[in-house]
Amino acid sequence: MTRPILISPSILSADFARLGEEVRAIDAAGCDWVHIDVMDGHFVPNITIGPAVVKALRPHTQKTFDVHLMISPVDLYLDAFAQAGADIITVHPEAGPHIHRSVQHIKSLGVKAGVVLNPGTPAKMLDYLMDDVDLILVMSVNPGFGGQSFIENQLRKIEAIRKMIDKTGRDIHLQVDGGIDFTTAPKAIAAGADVLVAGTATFRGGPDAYADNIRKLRGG
Ligand SMILES: O=C(CO)[C@@H](O)[C@H](O)COP(=O)(O)O
Ligand SMILES: [Co+2]
Repeated sequence: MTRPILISPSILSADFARLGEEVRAIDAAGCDWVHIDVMDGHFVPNITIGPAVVKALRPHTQKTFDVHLMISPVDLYLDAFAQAGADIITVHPEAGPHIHRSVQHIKSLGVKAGVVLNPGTPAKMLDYLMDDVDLILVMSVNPGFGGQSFIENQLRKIEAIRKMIDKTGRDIHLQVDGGIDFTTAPKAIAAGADVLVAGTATFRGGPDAYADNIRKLRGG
């Protein structure tokens, strides 16, 4: 079955001094979503941005804001990210404490809910969330930094989750994040992913290269 492939550039690899411009540039270059990595220096060993930056970026594009929260605790901040303009909020069960509650909370805010699994977390973790999630994200690197190498054995997890999704008959996106480039993107797509997050591979070469990079990641 062929499904449209969506590209969600991670702005972690953008020029942070010119973030608004960078978001407009990837929009013009044909990205589908904008992936925003939120890190707290506690759940992951890096600190990035908060809801104020998401709010400041919101007027720069109408594309879907795909917000990946790598923070613990997470529930305290869900309202703020929804109000800042997130369209999809994705949370880690590993960040605890209550993943089912977090998913319900996100949905109650009128925002799409995603669940993301670290490389060491089995697909089985999703069993009792399949009825509620709008997106499942497979981390193909350990979270915290851009520019890491793709962990090949996550392809098996993508294949397994693709089967789980198809079994539900629900319209659930299967996203992959970490080390996605022109070599690994086709593998992730073949395994069943339909949304590719790419930071390094989108922003490499500067604004003149963005459109080409996005087209190639999509397989065009
Ligand atoms: O969530 C994360 C890292 O924790 C990612 O979104 C990365 O920022 C992707 O970067 P590349 O591997 O594409 O450079
Ligand atoms: Co991410």
